[in-house]
Amino acid sequence: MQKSASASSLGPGGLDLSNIFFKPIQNTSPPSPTKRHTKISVIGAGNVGMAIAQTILTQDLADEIALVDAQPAKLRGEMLDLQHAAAFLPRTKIIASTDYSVTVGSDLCIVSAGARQIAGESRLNLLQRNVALFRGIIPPIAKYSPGTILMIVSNPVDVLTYVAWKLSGFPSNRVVGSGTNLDSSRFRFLIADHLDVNAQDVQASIIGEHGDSSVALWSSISVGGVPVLSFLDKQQIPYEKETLEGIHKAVVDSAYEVISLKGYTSWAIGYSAANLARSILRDQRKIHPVSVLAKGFYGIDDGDVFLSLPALLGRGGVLGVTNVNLTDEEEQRLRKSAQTISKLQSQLGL
Ligand SMILES: NC(=O)C1=CN([C@@H]2O[C@H](COP(=O)(O)OP(=O)(O)OC[C@H]3O[C@@H](n4cnc5c(N)ncnc54)[C@H](O)[C@@H]3O)[C@@H](O)[C@H]2O)C=CC1
Ligand SMILES: CC(=O)C(=O)O
Repeated sequence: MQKSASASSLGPGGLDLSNIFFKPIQNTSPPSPTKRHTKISVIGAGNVGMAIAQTILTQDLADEIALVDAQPAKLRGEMLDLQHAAAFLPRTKIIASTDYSVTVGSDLCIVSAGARQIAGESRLNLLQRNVALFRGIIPPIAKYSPGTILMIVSNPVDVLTYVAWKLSGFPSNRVVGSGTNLDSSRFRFLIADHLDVNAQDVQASIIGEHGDSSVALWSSISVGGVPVLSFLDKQQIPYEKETLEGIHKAVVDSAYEVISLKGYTSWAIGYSAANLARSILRDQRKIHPVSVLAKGFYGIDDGDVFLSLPALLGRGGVLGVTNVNLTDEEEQRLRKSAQTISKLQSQLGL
């Protein structure tokens, strides 16, 4: 199924046309060693994996995209469908196989394979099924791309990021979960909608579990650089804590609502994962709420728990965790979220 480089230059009937259409220039120097070839692999060509792949393609983030899935026919169909958009996209080699050798030499491997929730089901309910799949997914990725950065998207994303870290043997800076980067976008959208401003001007984060115990950082929200809660206090504008709780609840309920309406979520996570891929591969050193090894930060001491904290991302993966001022209540909620995840992790025996 993999489209090899030579096959791509063969015309109809297997005729090699490359030297007929183009007379090669003699004595060319080899490409500059500073120009890197960027390869991203996406494991799981379902709703989420394909939304991620297509966003990466349209944003010109990779020279090569490798897709892996357990269903060969669906996988080939998805590969061909994307390849057929070549005339409208930046030039990117798209290959696909059920065999992990197709991922060899990846800079970034994004894992979105596995079971997804049905309406009303929690993310944590997927754990046993997806841990079993990860045992067959993570070791071959690590074998073929020992220097890659692993980005986990499959749910429950925090615990599966821990599982991927354990199964890969990679240092923790090279294993990251998409975490609450998506929840934070939903949060920013709802606040922006409330204030009728652009969501990109709303600085707001959700941290902790990507799921029901997530923590909204109200104390550090700003809009266009103006800290919102202290602005309201200074102006003596009253606000109800319930209103704030209501917005956070709407974020938590977002995925359940979309799943009950269309069966799955895909577009927002596609953009979220591509946004993280850009920060990592282009060494943007941007801060994202993503799932990282949280031990030692914000008083979290629940073993090797992974959950979302504001992390600095660059070409080396997770470069650091930002020290945001949390209120006592926010810190308490974060620790509770850590305990929820830690309890699940400890049952895995990894
Ligand atoms: N972290 C986040 O923010 C989000 C996570 N998700 C999660 O992403 C995952 C995928 O969701 P969808 O794409 O909607 O599901 P889907 O059912 O459309 O796709 C899953 C794909 O995984 C493939 N697969 C299953 N086992 C495999 C294996 N061993 N090796 C390779 N491929 C395998 C299936 O063939 C299928 O194509 C779910 O766990 C879902 O909960 C979904 C949305 C957001
Ligand atoms: C499904 C999921 O995790 C989400 O859309 O947030």
